[in-house]
Amino acid sequence: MPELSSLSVVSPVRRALPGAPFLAAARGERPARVPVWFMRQAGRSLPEYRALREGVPMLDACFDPEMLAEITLQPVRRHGVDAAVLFSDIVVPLRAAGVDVDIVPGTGPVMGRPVRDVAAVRALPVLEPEQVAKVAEGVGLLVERLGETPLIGFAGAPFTLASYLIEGGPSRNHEHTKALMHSEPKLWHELAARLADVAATFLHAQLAAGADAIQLFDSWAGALSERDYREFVLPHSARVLEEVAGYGVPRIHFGVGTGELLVAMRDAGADVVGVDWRVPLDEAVRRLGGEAVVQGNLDPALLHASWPVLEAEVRRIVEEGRMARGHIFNLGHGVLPNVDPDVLTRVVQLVHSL
Ligand SMILES: Cc1c2[nH]c(c1CCC(=O)O)Cc1[nH]c(c(CCC(=O)O)c1C)Cc1[nH]c(c(CCC(=O)O)c1C)Cc1[nH]c(c(C)c1CCC(=O)O)C2
Repeated sequence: MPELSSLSVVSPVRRALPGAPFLAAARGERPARVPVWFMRQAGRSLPEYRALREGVPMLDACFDPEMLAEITLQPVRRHGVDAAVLFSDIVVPLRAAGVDVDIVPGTGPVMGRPVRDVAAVRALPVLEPEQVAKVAEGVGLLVERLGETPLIGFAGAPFTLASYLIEGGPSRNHEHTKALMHSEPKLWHELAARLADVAATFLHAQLAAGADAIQLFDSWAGALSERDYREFVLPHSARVLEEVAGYGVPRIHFGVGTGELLVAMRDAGADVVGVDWRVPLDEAVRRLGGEAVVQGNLDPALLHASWPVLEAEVRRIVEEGRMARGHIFNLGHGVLPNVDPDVLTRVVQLVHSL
């Protein structure tokens, strides 16, 4: 196992991007306009994505530098968003390490077999940096092609990754995960620590190749109580965020249903806290003590509402975001596959006009 400390911070010739509103807002400055990007902006909402992916399995696309670069660029060209997010997936580093996982369209990650005992945990392979070299190569292509648009790299956080491994696939209640967490805490912490290593190694690869920011997705953390989050999850997510602090780039930490966890997720080491649609941004800022940089938080479902309804929501969110030290406009979760992409473009134009 490569000692994570051996993955020393390799500061590449990172693009300066002095005028990038996304980076300015992430640093808590007030750029001339509110920056906007969308989680899952690349994907099935775009006809050009569907055309390019025709007949190409998802995970094959994630290890093809030219393809992952092109898919990442598609929403930037189409919508004029203020940041690109690497087209990848949270299970990419697991697949790269040799874990038997696939992505089933319309379902998500499915494991060959669940990980529920000490033998399975200890059989998990270590991720070697060279196993994600193709992803790093894609990042390199993007850094050349993105011009002034920052690139956000990402990884899945230990809890969300652990849930897929332990449950064997997507789960509504994470019952096996929570049962193991509480019944076998030593085994839980061993698994979570291994997954923190995987996430950190994956982020190192993206940052060393030139990514300008990162987002740690703990999408399913909202299933936890604050007590359980702080005891079983925070230390491992904190280690991931600490591991990449040396690059000096903004670190965004996001989960769904995390209204009760916002302070804890910030305490894990986030520079920017992602907020889902359930907590108004001004209330999130209050809970975070008033001096926070926040990202969000339009309800993705409202992209299907009439324009007057959607326009009013966007205006409300931008207004609430003015209470924060910095605000990056986003959805409160990812773009849904059957959204009209022209609506996303119109939202970008509206946010930029406010
Ligand atoms: C929980 C999670 C996963 N993967 C990810 C998360 C955290 C983000 C979130 O919470 O939405 C990370 C992820 N995965 C993907 C993105 C988009 C990146 C980008 O916009 O460039 C992101 C940010 C590509 C993808 N990852 C996946 C798709 C759909 C696969 C396809 O296009 O056929 C995409 C575009 C597959 C996937 N992968 C996962 C799920 C639940 C699914 C099913 C999604 C669905 O089918 O609606 C696991």
